[in-house]
This record gives sequence, C-alpha cells and structure tokens, in this order.
Amino acid sequence: MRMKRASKVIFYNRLSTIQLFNISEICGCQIIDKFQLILEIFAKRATTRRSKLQVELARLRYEVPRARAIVSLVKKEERAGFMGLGDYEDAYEQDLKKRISRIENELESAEKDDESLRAFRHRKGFSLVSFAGYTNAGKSTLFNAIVDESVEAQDKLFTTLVPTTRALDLGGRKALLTDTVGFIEELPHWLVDAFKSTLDEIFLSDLILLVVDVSEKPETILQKLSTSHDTLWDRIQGVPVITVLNKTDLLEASELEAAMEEIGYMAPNPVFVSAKEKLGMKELKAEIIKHLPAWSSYSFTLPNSEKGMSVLSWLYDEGIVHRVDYGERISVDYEARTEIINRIKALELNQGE
Ligand SMILES: Nc1nc2c(ncn2[C@@H]2O[C@H](COP(=O)(O)OP(=O)(O)OP(=O)(O)O)[C@@H](O)[C@H]2O)c(=O)[nH]1
Repeated sequence: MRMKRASKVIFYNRLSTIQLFNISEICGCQIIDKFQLILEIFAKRATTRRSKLQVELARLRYEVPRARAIVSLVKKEERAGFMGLGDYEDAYEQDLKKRISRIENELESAEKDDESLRAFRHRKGFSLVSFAGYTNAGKSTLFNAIVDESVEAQDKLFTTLVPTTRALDLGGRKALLTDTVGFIEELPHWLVDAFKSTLDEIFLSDLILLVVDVSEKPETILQKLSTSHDTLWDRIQGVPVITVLNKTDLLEASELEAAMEEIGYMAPNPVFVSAKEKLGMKELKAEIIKHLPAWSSYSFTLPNSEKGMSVLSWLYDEGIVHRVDYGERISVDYEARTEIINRIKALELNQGE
C-alpha cells in the first residue's frame, strides 16, 4: 500500500476496531469499511437539510462504539496518533454524544425547511422529476443523456446549487430533473433512515422515473422492482411512476419481449431505452411530458381579510402570482398546477361565490 501510495483502503466487510487499528498501522493510510464508504456517498449526495443531518447522525452513531474502543486501546498501548486522530481522549466520545443530541433536536425543525424548498420550486413554475432505482441501473448515464438532448431552462439557480439537478425545458414545460443515490441491496437497518433521507428529493417529486437494468435476470428485476415500490410507496401515493427499462442494447427483441412477459405487471408506464446508445430518448421525453402535472391559469378575487391573506400566502407557495391588486377585495391573476386551481375553485364554491 505504501508503495502504491494509496490514500485510502476500503474493505467490503465490516471491520472490528482492533482490525482497523492493526491494518491502518500496516498500510499507513486511512482504512474504511463498506458502510463508511456508503455514508461518504450519502453525505456527498444529501441535498436537503434533513438528509444532511440524517447522514451525519448515522455517521456519528457508527463512530461512538469505535471511539470508546479506540480510547481504551490508545490508553493501553499508548499509540497516540492512530488514524490521524491525535490525542484521543474520553472527551471525544462525550463530544460525539453532544453532537448526536444536537442533531436530533435540529432534525425536528428541518422537516419544515424541506417543505418550503418544494414550495420555492413550484413558485418558480417548475415540476419536479426524480430518477430512482438500484445502483448500476444506469440512472446517471440516462440523466446525462436526457440533459444532453434537451434545452436547459433559463433558470440556472438550481443547477448551480446542486450538480445532480438540472433545470430543463420539456415541451414548453419547466422541469427540474434530479438524479438520486441508488438503492443498495442488504442495507443494514441502522443505515435505512440515512438512505431514505437521501431520497427526500424523490418524496418531494411530481413524477418519478424508476430506472431498471432490463438486461438482468427477470427474477432479479422483479425483486428489485418490488423493493423499490415498497420503499417509495408509503410516501409517494398518487405520484405517477414511469418505469424506464434501460440497457435494451444488450438484449435481442425476442429476449426483451420474454422479459416483459414476466415483469410487465410490476412495471407501470414502461419505456424502453438505451441510455448508453441514446435510444428511446424521444419516447421517454414524450412519456415524461404526458405525466407532468398540468398547469393552468386562473383569475379570481379573495376577501381582503386575514383569511384572504392566508390563502394568498398559500398561493405564493404553490404557484406563480402574475398580478395582485388590493382593493375592497384582493384580485389575483394566477398560474399553478391544475390540481391547485381546482382547489381554489372549490374554495369559491364553498364560500357561495
Ligand atoms: N450496455 C449498456 N450499459 C449501460 C447503459 N446505461 C448505463 N450503462 C452502464 O451501466 C453502468 C452503470 O451506469 P450508471 O449510470 O453509473 O448507473 P447508476 O444507476 O447511476 O449507478 P449509481 O451511480 O451507482 O447509483 C455503467 O458502466 C454504464 O456505462 C445502457 O443503456 N447500455
């Protein structure tokens, strides 16, 4: 390792503290296990405040028992400086625990911030589209293929904030496309909250593209589709899902047909693509446009009262207020998802207007 000048060695299996300790002495570089690597990836990909906190929480909790064991090792063997940790004292464990409880408190208020992120995007007239699926399904390749083939929307704001999000103009509709962390098989239970939090983008979406590697064995695909639906289902009811069957270049037409006979019932709104060969992009974009929530315009008035003002603030969260005049009543020219416009109309009816 020293000769190869590795800066980090990653072990597939979980390592005990003693193993970590001894291997790092031999290799002279940082040693991490699979779970620490997963946490590093989650940390890079966490975009909402809640997900950043969840990932940090999982990392700290993973570290506490190690901190304790390392302190006793260092004390016994007087080998300070292990893993670059310097003077490793009991205070470190106390510090970890303090940070854990602070994050637990912060998490409670973070939920609200993320809801307002969604509102902010809708207010700018964007529909939110997320890529979901297991690692290696080809999400990132597909994401790049669509972005390459599409016109980027004028609004660069989101794109510059998050590298895995692009603002696109799809058939005259503005959409924010977001690539997410891939699902991982056999995720340990203590990582599930952190993992799910990296999916926050998906849970805030108007449309989900579930990407599947169709060249895998049908039983593998079925099992992955089933787990994906389970993971998403409790929080995305009513949100349309497009099943993107990727890597069609690896199959003959007859093989593809046979695969679909087995998995078709688990694959709503299927579209066949090869992200690598950029095949099926037109069909996929058409399917996305078809499922994007419709937006419409509406002009109406609200009572100029406290209640009217609170409806107005909700309107600002959900869509674009083109004009607002405060007279005896508040008169508004408004554009939003049709679902929201219908709710305004229902509100008017209820008030007998
Ligand atoms: N033959 C073929 N290979 C593809 C296609 N799309 C992606 N791949 C390959 O599949 C592998 C995984 O692709 P990624 O785009 O990194 O997959 P991902 O789902 O983003 O994976 P994670 O980032 O790990 O979640 C890469 O080697 C790609 O080159 C395709 O349409 N056909």
